[in-house]
Amino acid sequence: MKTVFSPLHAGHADTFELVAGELVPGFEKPSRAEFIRARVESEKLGDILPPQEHDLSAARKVHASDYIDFLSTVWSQWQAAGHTGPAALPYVWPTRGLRADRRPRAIEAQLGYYSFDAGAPFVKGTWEAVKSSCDVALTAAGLVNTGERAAFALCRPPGHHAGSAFMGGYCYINNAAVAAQWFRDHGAARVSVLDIDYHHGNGTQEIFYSRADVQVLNLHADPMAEYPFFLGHADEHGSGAGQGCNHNYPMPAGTAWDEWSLALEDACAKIGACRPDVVVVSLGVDTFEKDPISRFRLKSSDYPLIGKRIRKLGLPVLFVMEGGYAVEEIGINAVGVLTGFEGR
Ligand SMILES: NCCCNCCCCCS
Ligand SMILES: [Zn+2]
Repeated sequence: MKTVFSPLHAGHADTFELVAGELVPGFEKPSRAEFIRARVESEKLGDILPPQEHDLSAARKVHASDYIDFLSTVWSQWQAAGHTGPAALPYVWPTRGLRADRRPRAIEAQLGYYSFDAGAPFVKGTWEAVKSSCDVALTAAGLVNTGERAAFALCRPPGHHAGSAFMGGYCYINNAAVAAQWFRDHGAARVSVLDIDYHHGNGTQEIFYSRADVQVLNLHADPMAEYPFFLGHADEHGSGAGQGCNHNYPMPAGTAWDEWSLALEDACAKIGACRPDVVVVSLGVDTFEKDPISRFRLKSSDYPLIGKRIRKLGLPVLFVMEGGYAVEEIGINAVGVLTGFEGR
């Protein structure tokens, strides 16, 4: 299986995040991608290719154009406002009862206008990393579309928490959603997005919620008790033409393979029934028992079984890297899904 990877991810570094009221070093760090790349090499998964550069037209198909423009100008606006701090972070949001129909000029306000949490910090190299991550996903999608059975988009930063016009949870452009739309624009009549990250892919759900041509299935921690909290319940089936095309499998803290794999089985049955032309897998491995910010209990030996089950779908697959914060084991677990898919 070929991997697409860009070293430009490394510019998105030295971030920090608010955890329990204090600023701590960001969990979504460059070493994540480096450990995965090293494992791709040591496991001899296949060639590692650089991304082809794309313009932002594919991203603008699933994200609001003003949001993409915002992302590309945050750092310059932040500096123009006289801020010299290491990162731009939102601290004010248009929550219920306030007005979001008018977008303030101040960059501090726009950071909140275009985010759902303070979990998407901007540093000098963020935009370049975000753009390259999207190019990685599009390049890998192109490999699948020209005959590869599967390909691995080693994306960083991740994307599944990014909605049509919001960032958050370490995500800025929704790489998996951009790839799904790209497949739709390049011959696929239907696409299924299977998100196996520990956290609900709220951004991906929001983007496709009213659409019948992209089925979205999420296996994740119950939002009544876990981030991102405000989307991801089992009664969210889609709206309008998309009714019946969105499936959520919220699960409790402590979930292990026995229960988790039942949800995977049901999701795979629903994908089979949908008969998509291609499957995009949002590959998060923060379901791992040693993940520092998550509370499922999958073991490293479970990840190849995930790949094996996805292979049984008998469909072309694009794997798009999402979360996973146990850095020492992230490569073993993420590449485990891929070698399992290959039947190794
Ligand atoms: N105390 C938990 C804070 C969660 N912060 C964001 C997590 C984003 C996961 C992306 S896969
Ligand atoms: Zn996650």
